[in-house]
Amino acid sequence: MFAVKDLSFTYPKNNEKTLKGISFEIQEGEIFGLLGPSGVGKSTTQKILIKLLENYQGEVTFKGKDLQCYGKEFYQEIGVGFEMPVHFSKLTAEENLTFFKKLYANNADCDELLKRVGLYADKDKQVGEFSKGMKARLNFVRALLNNPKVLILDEPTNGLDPKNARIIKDMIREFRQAGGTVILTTHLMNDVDELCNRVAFMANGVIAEIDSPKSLKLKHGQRVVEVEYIQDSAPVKQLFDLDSLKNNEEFIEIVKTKEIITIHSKETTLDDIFIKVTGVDTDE
Ligand SMILES: Nc1ncnc2c1ncn2[C@@H]1O[C@H](COP(=O)(O)OP(=O)(O)OP(=O)(O)O)[C@@H](O)[C@H]1O
Repeated sequence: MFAVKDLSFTYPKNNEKTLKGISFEIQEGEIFGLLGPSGVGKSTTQKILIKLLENYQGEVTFKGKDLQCYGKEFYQEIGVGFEMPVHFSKLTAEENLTFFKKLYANNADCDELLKRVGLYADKDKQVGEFSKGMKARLNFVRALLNNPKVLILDEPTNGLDPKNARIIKDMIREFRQAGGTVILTTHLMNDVDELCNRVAFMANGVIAEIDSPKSLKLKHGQRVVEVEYIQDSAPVKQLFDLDSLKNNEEFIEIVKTKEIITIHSKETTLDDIFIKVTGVDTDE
């Protein structure tokens, strides 16, 4: 869908490049996570992909054609949900959606979407009276207004309680199942684990790692099993190599004869990988 090659970008007032030659491809029908520490250039990359920032170096193509060749028709296929929702606060939710709908040739069923995200009963309320989470849900509905083929989402579950976050994540998954492509930026590695087919970790203006979450976990994880058991009335922990487990006499003997407290394969998490490849903690 998108192919990005050697993309570099410097903001006019900055001396240093924000993007220092990044390359990646986003396949049709995948949920692609663009991850990395705050300020690394994720939103900048998204803004280039949606033609909000020009004057970049390198090549960006959409469906095989240079992005710069596209005019306004490009936006008919793209749904964008920025992190900071921009709505008309004096207008109601429905009036906001009606306004934005007029920009597009193709329209989704707004009532259905409002019902799905739990905002139908509030559709006649002024958006200025909405909570942060309600604005985030309305923002997501807005991204789907034109029945897009590509969704570009920046922190779509930010400010949402677990129930509403679940609804949005289900809708993102359903969008993909219906053939849509999603480019997702988030700091929530659990969301990434649940949703993304592939992820790119950005660090210092370049892409440090790009692969499926599963492959990254295998690559960065320890292939070991930790067994915790009772030995002489006290708990003991022991590590065993996962790949040779079935022939490991000592492991088999422990499982057969000891009281086992826990057994865990010591897979790494995306949080661990984030810290390892970007050098920054996800909480920072
Ligand atoms: N309009 C701008 N003018 C100058 N510098 C900018 C501008 N917008 C962003 N930057 C700088 O570019 C860098 C990358 O910003 P960007 O918003 O792309 O980061 P990000 O990875 O999306 O961060 P976050 O996770 O906090 O949203 C930062 O150093 C930021 O200060």
